[in-house]
Amino acid sequence: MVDHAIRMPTECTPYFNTFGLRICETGTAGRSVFASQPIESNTIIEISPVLLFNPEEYEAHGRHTILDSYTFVWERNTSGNTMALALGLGSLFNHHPTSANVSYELDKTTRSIRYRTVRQIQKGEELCICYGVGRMWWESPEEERVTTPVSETHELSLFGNMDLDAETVDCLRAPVDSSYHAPLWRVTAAPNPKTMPLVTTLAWAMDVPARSCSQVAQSLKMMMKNGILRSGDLYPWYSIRHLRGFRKASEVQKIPDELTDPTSTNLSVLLCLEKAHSHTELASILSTHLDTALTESVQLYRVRVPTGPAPNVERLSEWSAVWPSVFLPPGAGFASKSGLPGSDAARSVVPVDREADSAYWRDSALVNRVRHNFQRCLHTAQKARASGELGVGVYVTSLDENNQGISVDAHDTRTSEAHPLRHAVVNAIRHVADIRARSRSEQHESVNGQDYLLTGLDLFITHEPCVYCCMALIHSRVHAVYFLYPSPYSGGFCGAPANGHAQCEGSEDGGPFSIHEQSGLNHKYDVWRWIDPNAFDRLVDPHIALDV
Ligand SMILES: C[S@@+](CC[C@H](N)C(=O)[O-])C[C@H]1O[C@@H](n2cnc3c(N)ncnc32)[C@H](O)[C@@H]1O
Repeated sequence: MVDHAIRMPTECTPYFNTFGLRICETGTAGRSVFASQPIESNTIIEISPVLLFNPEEYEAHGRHTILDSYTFVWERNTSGNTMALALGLGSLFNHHPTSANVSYELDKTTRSIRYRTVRQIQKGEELCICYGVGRMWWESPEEERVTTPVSETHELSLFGNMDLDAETVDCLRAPVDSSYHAPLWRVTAAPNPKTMPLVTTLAWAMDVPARSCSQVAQSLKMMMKNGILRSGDLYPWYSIRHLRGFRKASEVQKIPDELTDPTSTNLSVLLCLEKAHSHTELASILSTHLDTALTESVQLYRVRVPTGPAPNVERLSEWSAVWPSVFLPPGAGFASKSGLPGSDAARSVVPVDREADSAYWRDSALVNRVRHNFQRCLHTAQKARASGELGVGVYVTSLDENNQGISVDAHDTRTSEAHPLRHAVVNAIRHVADIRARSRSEQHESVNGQDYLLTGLDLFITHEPCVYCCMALIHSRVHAVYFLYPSPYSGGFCGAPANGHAQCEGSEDGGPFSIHEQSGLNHKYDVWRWIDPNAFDRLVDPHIALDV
């Protein structure tokens, strides 16, 4: 996998391009395109003319050559597909499955393909497009992601390798609606149902005659209920509740030889995940607790199954191709009974809906209010910096019309107060608390939890807050947080480096902390990042270490 390397490699092929794009060796993924200077978001950086191959010509020749790694479907026809090869830089963009920073549009009238940045690009960054979802042809099958449109089409030898057809490719995380780019991006670790990779694991199964399947199901259910068979409710570790119990044995591929027995009339019954019991353990459990008269023989084998539920109904068939699955909306029967937090794939968070988010930010009045509030934070930060403080500014209000009389500016005062905890966010919370405490004592109101510090209020800040401040915001019950600059090594939303990279760079999703949406804490809030901070005057240093 290619990460967005920020340092441009030294071994580069000369290439002349208005935006200073370079073709350089990556070391692991062949050559790729790199930016030798910063590039604005939404910039067309390359228009590549394409060379077209008719279906017969491609079938007979092209697909048997190296071209097959460079061509993509240009037009689908019932008789076969017209394939295209991008000239110019087009064929040198590498693939990034989750956070491509370049999108593309096919222009059939001019027989060309346009490449456009989907976010601000830094000097030295690798520019990647997304070839499609799922395992790519150069990735080994051992990698856990399995059969998806791209690998399927490749394996079935129907199309060439890169399937850039706009209808099938949808794995860019940034908004790709070419007519509208929402300026705000929800920072979340919630899976994107459209692009979430299908992850699989191994499970134990055995064949039973179709006539005894209901009795076998009853017996297995009892074993699970009595804790003899580790399965069912132990979510997410051993749960197979998102999977159907039976499949026609003739459709089952037994691991490791992946053989099927197309003549079998039996059913294959799913027993438990492979990690739940060893072969010996499971064989002993079944021979003790299962009426062996129900089965011809207890012969266990492994099958591949999806590790978690399908993210939406549309993708259920993809999941069911691996093992018949059910679709359960988040929270429907998937909560952990033990109360222990689930793994990422298993978290019962509502999957992010990027289209709905984008539609929300089409309201220009709302965007202008956000812009105005950021401007205010920047001026506060600038003033703070001029007086010798850290240049971090905060503004607390409410984005909807009712700001409850709260309009509070605050900045960092760690320097002047010689106090390590006087962060801008904490100072803002203190100011709001003072105002609310005063108004309560004037009105003799009681506090019942409905009016708790920042309840119903939004906090705007120049820099992504640190972990300490993100926690303070949970405690204060803030409604939403908006920030301009990510804090790659100290932020509490997405700034903690994962695999050596700050997750928030380039408006990617929440990183390992994602403090605002941790299950188990008593409050969650929305976090929005303004995608292109260059839309504002740079009044402060965007790179400040904010941690304590
Ligand atoms: C369209 S070409 C891209 C340019 C290519 N890297 C080169 O040096 O000519 C597609 C090929 O690049 C490689 N490639 C692209 N993205 C990759 C990735 N994320 N990881 C590894 N290899 C990748 C694969 O070998 C693939 O067949």
